[in-house]
Amino acid sequence: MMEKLEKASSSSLPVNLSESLLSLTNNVICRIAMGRKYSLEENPMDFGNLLRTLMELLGAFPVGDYIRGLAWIDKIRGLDRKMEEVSRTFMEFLEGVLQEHVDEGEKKETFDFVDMLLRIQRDKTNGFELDRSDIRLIMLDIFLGGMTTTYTTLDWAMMRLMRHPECMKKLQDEIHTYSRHKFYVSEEQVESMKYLKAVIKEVLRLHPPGPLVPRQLSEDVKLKGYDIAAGTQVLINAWAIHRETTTWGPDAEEFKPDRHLDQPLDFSGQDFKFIPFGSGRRLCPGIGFAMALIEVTLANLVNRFNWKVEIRPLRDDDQYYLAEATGIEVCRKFPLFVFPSLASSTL
Ligand code: HEM
Repeated sequence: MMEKLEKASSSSLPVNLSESLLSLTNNVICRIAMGRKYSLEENPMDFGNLLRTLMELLGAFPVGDYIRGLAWIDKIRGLDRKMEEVSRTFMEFLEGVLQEHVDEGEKKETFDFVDMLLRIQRDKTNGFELDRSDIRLIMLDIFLGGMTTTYTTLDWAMMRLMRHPECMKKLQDEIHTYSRHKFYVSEEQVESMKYLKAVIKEVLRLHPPGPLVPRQLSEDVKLKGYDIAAGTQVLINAWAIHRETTTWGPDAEEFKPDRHLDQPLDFSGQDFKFIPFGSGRRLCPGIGFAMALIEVTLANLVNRFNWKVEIRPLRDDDQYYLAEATGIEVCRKFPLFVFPSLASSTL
């Protein structure tokens, strides 16, 4: 990605940064979970689009799930058919990856997440049995849980920083202070970067990629005068909680990373005013991995380049840049087209 951006910096053409970020997270997740890249270019199916469609479908309101008699509405909307099509395409892809791992067997030099699942299946040492469809579903979980969330956070972060040049400058200054190597910022170096972490927290506050955290009540609850029966499905609205003025102040809607500098809020879901990774037993298991990837990627993008967004004179700027797509994850609606130029400190 960095090479592609460096090339672009010497031309006057804009780059689709959203596409590059999706490709990066796709490659990293594939390498970790499946042992190698299954790049967007190499894959015959349009992976980015397929993921987007799946996220939209998962976020759609299935009337029939709530009012059985109206399930025909979902059929007319084509919801069931579209869901079947997308799931089939995904499952065929994952089955192909699984078969590749089985065929390679002992010849394989690397050991990845799929190999680990196959070993559990073969050795039956964990006290439970995994069949092939369980493995496919776990792979899908990692894909859906890890890829678009991480990509979405990076995409919003770059957009917010470009729309707030004062924050971009402050972040660049911090990175230049800590990075010893001109061209590359390492995982070790980002550890000391407090402002970088504050920027990411602020992005996750305003744009939690999973804005609705679902739960099913295990017992009857009385909440603010309402009786809610055990078994009811409830959605915890992290998006609204993160913008609540009574807890975040009158400027809750504004992008102000500095608000996190003095607040020791972490991601473990213990403080219910900030829950981008959920909370409790189902807390996201990918926090450490996601944060490492986001911090290093963002630090390197901001260290190496100065950024300008493409000017769109005929549109209301904020409407364009802040527009959210519909779906179970809140990603940006329109791709981010940018002009990178090499930062003078890295020349
Ligand atoms: C910025 C990045 C990410 C965000 C904001 C995020 C957010 C979330 C949220 C809100 C949940 C639901 C938690 C709950 O119900 O309490 C979740 C679950 C999950 N996440 Fe993440 N996630 C991110 C990255 C990742 C990554 C990188 C992976 C794996 C590589 C991952 C894997 C999962 C899995 C497997 C679950 C389901 C856990 C369960 O149901 O027990 N996530 N994530």
